[in-house]
Amino acid sequence: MAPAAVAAAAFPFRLFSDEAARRTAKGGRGKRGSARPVKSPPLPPALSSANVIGRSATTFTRLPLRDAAPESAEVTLERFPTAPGNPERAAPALPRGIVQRLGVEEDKDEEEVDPARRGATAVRRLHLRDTTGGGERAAIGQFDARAARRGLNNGRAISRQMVEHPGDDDEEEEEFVVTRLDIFEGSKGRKARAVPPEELDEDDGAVVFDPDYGLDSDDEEEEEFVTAANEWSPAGDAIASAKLDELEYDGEDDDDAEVVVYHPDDDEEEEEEEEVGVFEGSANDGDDDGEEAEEEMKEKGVPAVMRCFDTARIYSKAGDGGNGVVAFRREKYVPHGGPSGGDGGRGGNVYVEVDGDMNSLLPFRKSLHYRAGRGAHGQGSQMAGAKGEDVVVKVPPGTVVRGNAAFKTGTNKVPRIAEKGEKGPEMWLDLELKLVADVGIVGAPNAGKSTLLSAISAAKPTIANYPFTTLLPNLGVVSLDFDATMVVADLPGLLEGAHRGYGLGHEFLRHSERCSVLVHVVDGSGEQPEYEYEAVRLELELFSPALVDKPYIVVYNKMDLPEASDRWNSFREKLQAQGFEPYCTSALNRQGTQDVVYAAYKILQKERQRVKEVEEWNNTQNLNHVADAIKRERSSAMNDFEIVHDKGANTWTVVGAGIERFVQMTNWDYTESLKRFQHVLEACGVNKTLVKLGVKEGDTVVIGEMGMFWNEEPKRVAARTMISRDDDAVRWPKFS
Ligand SMILES: Nc1nc2c(ncn2[C@@H]2O[C@H](COP(=O)(O)OP(=O)(O)OP(=O)(O)O)[C@@H](O)[C@H]2O)c(=O)[nH]1
Ligand SMILES: [Mg+2]
Repeated sequence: MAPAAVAAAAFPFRLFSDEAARRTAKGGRGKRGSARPVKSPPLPPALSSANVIGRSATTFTRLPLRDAAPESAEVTLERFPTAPGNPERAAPALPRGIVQRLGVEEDKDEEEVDPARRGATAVRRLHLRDTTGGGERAAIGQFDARAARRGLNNGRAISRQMVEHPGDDDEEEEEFVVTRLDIFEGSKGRKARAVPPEELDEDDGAVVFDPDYGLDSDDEEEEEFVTAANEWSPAGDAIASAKLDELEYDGEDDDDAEVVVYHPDDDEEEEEEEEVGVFEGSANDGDDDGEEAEEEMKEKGVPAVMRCFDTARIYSKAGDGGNGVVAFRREKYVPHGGPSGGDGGRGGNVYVEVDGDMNSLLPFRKSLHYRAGRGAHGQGSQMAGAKGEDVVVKVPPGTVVRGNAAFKTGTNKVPRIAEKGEKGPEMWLDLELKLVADVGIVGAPNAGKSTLLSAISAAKPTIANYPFTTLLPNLGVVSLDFDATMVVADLPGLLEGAHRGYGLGHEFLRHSERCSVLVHVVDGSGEQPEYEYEAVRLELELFSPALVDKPYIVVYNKMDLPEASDRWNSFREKLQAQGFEPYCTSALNRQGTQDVVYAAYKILQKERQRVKEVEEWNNTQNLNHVADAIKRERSSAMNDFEIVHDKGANTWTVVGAGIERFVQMTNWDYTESLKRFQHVLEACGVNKTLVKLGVKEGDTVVIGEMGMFWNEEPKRVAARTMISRDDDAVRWPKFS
């Protein structure tokens, strides 16, 4: 998703420094030429949100809005007052309704605002909402801004924001985005910066994901980000939203640090409204799942719960390794103490584990970030750091895992100094559930499929006297003998038109494609059992010819009911005429069910061999390819690299997993490291290649996150000057 998509999606507001707004108000030029004067006609008593986001508004109480002319729909987020008597501390999160709108009276100048409020520090706990571009679901995040006090924070983050995108469920693009926004006190005023995932550590509990946001620029001057803030009324309506676009505080005085939200473009109103509708739906999420499901069903014909039961995408990151440490023994009576540094602890692993109790990937709709713990740093006295905590991702049987990682790591076989811990590989894993069933029970809704499964196995599917009781396939293990078992899946009911997506069952037909045997249950008490039987067969055929070709058993069920037993003979004759011998059962009373089990098993044995070849997915089930990919990356040679030349910037970028990993793992705090690094550059041919390509004195050479100046010295060709590409990076020393 491109940043523009987000912007267009819903958030036509911009956050502004108060200074900028004030300048605009005075006729000067603000940071944004489009900012409107803050001093404007008074607000209507209750600012209709139509002015803002096209919703009926009642409650702009928590985030007071001010000075917004209805036609311009310009609003201001007022800061919350500080705690009385302590102007330096932000007030605790204010309950709704406490803060009042400022500037309601006509002509009341901003400057005349109650001074008690002017010591305001910031907005705290502003709930954020955002969507992925056009996504169906919105996200909840939190905006926790605190007073920024120059000097005190010393360049540290002073504010933090997380935006989470629980994403579009079914398709395209990244599904989840979590953005952390830090606001820094810099030499030229405050800057906001969204932190890319690499810079988060395990404690952050949030993952930044969305490379397209363009957030990872190192240039603070130009830092741009698109993030959305939304406030909610107690009723759950979104009442204000904001796009934070180049949030920049340039006020000299902290008291001026204020956020102004305005509506830059009325044309966007329509689009916005749509999005707000989305928000509303999401607000109900949780307490009104049914409604949501219905909404989604209208759209796609199938509840979301079914559309995503068998696919999921999760983010996983192995823990970073702990740093090693160099130490030397210094003891009174030990004249030459040896090295005594300890190794850093291994980062935790992320495991995928099969959990037989699960039968869908639905849990991954909610939780999808799995990050293993970081290894502890080594210590002196040979004390190794503790291992990072492992994380286990539980998946149902039959889940195929595919990783789409771009590993950022390479290899390191170089003698140890004190290395930095290796970064744990991170990746998005695509999970797909492929039901591992030998036998699939198919049939019309309410025929008794689940009842049959419960009769022949220990499974306890929900059984009820209405169609579509079963929404997700249930699996049961049927044991005939200690070494004779089969897995039986009870699939959701099939309706006429299922192959075209009517009803629910078609979602599962592709799963029945993997079964070796089908058991077709017919409701004997139905009006026309033969018709029902034919209709289901037709659906199977229309969906996939491979399905009708599967061996199957017909089970005429509910024989305990007179209307069923009355018609049994005619049904049986009709099928016999087609060369078929149906079974009859009362699944409810467990009569006739064992015969069905044996018949199915007999066919299964014959089919098993053939099925092995047919089910190509069986082979892809090997999860090792994920591990293999990591291994391959890790063993990539250091001398396997490419060099890219950016003429305009006089920059040479060395790209290679091995050498980049080396850079990442080197602890530049040690002077030894630099020497070693130069040896490596020499040894693996980077220097030679650069010279061959025509590198010149003063050119920049970039490897991984490291930048250097090329420095021709007659005697030591490899001499380098380290520079830092990123002021915030800790690992680059400044050598001169
Ligand atoms: N009398 C009688 N009722 C049965 C029998 N088998 C199932 N039923 C009843 O039929 C109704 C539907 O049974 P289920 O097993 O839920 O049917 P299903 O085919 O799984 O239905 P869906 O999941 O909705 O497709 C329930 O009320 C069962 O008690 C039977 O052999 N005799
Ligand atoms: Mg059922």
